[in-house]
Amino acid sequence: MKILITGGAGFIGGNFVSYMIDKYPTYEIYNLDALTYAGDLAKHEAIRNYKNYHFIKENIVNRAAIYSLFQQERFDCVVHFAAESHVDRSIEDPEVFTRTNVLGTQVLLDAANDIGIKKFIHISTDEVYGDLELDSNTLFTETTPIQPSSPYSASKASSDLLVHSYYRTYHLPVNITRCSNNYGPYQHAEKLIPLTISKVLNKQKIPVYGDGKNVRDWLHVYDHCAAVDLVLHEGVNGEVYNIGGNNEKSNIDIVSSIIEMLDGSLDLIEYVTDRLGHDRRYAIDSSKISKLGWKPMYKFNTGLEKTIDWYVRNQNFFKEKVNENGNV
Ligand SMILES: Cc1cn([C@H]2C[C@H](O)[C@@H](COP(=O)(O)OP(=O)(O)O[C@H]3O[C@H](C)C(=O)[C@H](O)[C@H]3O)O2)c(=O)[nH]c1=O
Repeated sequence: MKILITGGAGFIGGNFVSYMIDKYPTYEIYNLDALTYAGDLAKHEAIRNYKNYHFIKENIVNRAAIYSLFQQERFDCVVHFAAESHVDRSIEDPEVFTRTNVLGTQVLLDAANDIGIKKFIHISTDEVYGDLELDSNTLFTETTPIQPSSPYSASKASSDLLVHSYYRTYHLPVNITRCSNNYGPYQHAEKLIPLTISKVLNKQKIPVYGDGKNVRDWLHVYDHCAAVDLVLHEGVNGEVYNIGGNNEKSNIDIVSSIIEMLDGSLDLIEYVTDRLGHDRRYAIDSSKISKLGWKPMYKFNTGLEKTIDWYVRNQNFFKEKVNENGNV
């Protein structure tokens, strides 16, 4: 089996590359990544010389290069993680989000369609559904209407629609997965959990947007990898699968827990101006993928403790990503 993993130098894609190399020594794994600010190959130092691991530095928007790669390698499957992923950046500079997330996805779909593949998995996000009321019991299901709030989530929703259209029009064997907020090793310091850990370790103020009561559903990245693996092997073509941790937490609770676990001071918390268009609550119903046999293995407290421990032991990871003032 020859699998192309796009965005394999990023956080989730990178963990997925390691997971696949570990679990399937007979598969040929191709990691394609543009190595933007969010990409980092240090995480694959241990597998760099494996015979079944191949790295290609390329941008998915480069149609000629992507076509020639597909012609040459004739992949069986594509697992597409490559994306601009940070909501705050999309508010500052939306264009690259449309270019990478929408046009880049289209290039991959065209190239995959051109050679004919067994599976194309598009890794998407629960943010395409918009947000929920804080005090409701409602969850996002796969049939919840798409109603993205940010330029980032709009670009992901657009690419989801494109992927679905290639299934309907060309019968490309696709799946779309929509995950909730991931946490775990190798996440970029711009995201809430590593950002908070880095700030506490350096005794710097932690910016909490708005009233801090926004809720996210936290999913350990290893649980996410297992879910994508399952969809790769068992997913029914054309279907969308939600993947959530069943772990709703407010931002202020997350920040306070991290401070407590690191013996820091609550005085580090600084409420700052809210994110524009800030989604209030995400909560996801994962019962469809549960029926395929998946459930999250990580209990949040244990997962968070292990994650903090990893960042404490790997503070070098922050070095190139955070300046001396603690800013990304
Ligand atoms: C960086 C930062 C964030 N926040 C708040 C904003 C959010 O309510 C929450 C998490 O923010 P973060 O930017 O880490 O993640 P989301 O905006 O929820 O989006 C993430 O999870 C989804 C599923 C994806 O699809 C995105 O790609 C991924 O970035 O903490 C703060 O209060 N302060 C901060 O400094």
